[in-house]
Amino acid sequence: MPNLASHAPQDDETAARLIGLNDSTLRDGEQAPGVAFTDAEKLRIARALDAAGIDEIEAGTPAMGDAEIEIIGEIGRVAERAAVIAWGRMREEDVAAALRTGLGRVSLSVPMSARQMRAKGYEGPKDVLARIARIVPLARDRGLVVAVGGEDSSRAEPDFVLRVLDAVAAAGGHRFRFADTLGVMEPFGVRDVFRRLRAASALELEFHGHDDLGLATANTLAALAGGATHASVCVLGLGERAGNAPLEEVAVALARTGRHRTRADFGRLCELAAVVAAASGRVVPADKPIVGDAVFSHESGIHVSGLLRDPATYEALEPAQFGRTRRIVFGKHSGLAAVRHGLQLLGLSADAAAAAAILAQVRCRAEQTKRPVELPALADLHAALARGSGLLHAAG
Ligand SMILES: CC(=O)SCCNC(=O)CCNC(=O)[C@H](O)C(C)(C)COP(=O)(O)OP(=O)(O)OC[C@H]1O[C@@H](n2cnc3c(N)ncnc32)[C@H](O)[C@@H]1OP(=O)(O)O
Ligand SMILES: O=C(O)CCC(=O)C(=O)O
Repeated sequence: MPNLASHAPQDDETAARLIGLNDSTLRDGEQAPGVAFTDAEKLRIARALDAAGIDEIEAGTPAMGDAEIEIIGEIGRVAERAAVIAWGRMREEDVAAALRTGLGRVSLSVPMSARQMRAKGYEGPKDVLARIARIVPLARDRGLVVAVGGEDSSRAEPDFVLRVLDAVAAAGGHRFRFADTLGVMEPFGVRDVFRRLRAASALELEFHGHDDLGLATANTLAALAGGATHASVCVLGLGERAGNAPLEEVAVALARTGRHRTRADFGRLCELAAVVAAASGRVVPADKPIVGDAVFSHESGIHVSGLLRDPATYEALEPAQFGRTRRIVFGKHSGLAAVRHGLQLLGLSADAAAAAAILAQVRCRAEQTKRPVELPALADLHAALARGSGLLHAAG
């Protein structure tokens, strides 16, 4: 039965269009303050991305030197399905460094806003266009497939972005990445921009969103709704400052809202997140969508009562899809249905007065410890009450 959360395709959208995921955990993710992956960790992450069906791996910055060139090349050799891409500035020496990795693809970045042009020694918009016209063909002539990244596109003159698209196409580039480098856009604006870019160019269009305002996932979905073909993401949203659009959120939100689909294997997202969390030394928050420890756990009495009758009453995502299981936990907000369910799992039962007494104990304990009361503790409470009152008995 359709409802307000069901997607009705709009005129300019095709239902469930396949889009490409470009993962930058090994490039922008590693730029997060204090994060430094070892070679072994990079290979582990690359293999996990590849196994999870991620289309493209942005593997790093060859201009950083020999060690990076070596490991980026190695990532290219271990990836079985994903395309592996080197990142560089729009400079001849960065093209040369990318070539030394042995990879066939490179993404070359230019500043798009006047402010960034000034800070990076560009003479102005004409200089940006001239460098694209010179460097992209040079990289192409040396056998590379070339995408162009537009850094700080969100603060660029909109007409200039269109001129860059033309320049990229004329120079033989296959894709333009619109980067919201400072994470300052909002979804409606992003969708409008992408509609305009889509109408003006046949290039592949990618969105790279930062999460400074907590809008990276929403902005990425909006870019795709506006016509983007690719989404730049990082596992757990790792990246500069507040990070990037989280891969797992984008992939699952696209599937759940029904507008687009990806090749991501949902059953592998948690393992991928665990690999990246361990390598980055970052703790995954319990309430992190999809992969957080608590996101398939339920405590509130009203929720648990509903869930026990029909899981879909309070569950948007089926935990088994992600290799997870639903957990009912007991705590300050539990109700009688949860207590009865817990006792049943333990092979115990209680009459109404006993269940209410156990519930009171559960609430009290949760308040004191500020932690959920685990299932075995219900058995202890049941036993204690049985000793005191004789109200309880084993379930028949
Ligand atoms: C928004 C982003 O994520 S951008 C990507 C950020 N990633 C990184 O910085 C990767 C790690 N970086 C590094 O290892 C180093 O910065 C290197 C190897 C790339 C360059 O190192 P250095 O030569 O020491 O330069 P430094 O880091 O001091 O400054 C950056 C230089 O790149 C230039 N630059 C920055 N962006 C661009 C660009 N898109 N096109 C051309 N040049 C650029 C700057 O103007 C500056 O040039 P300068 O040295 O002539 O002043
Ligand atoms: O130019 C690009 O490829 C994007 C660089 C980037 O990470 C950003 O702008 O946030």
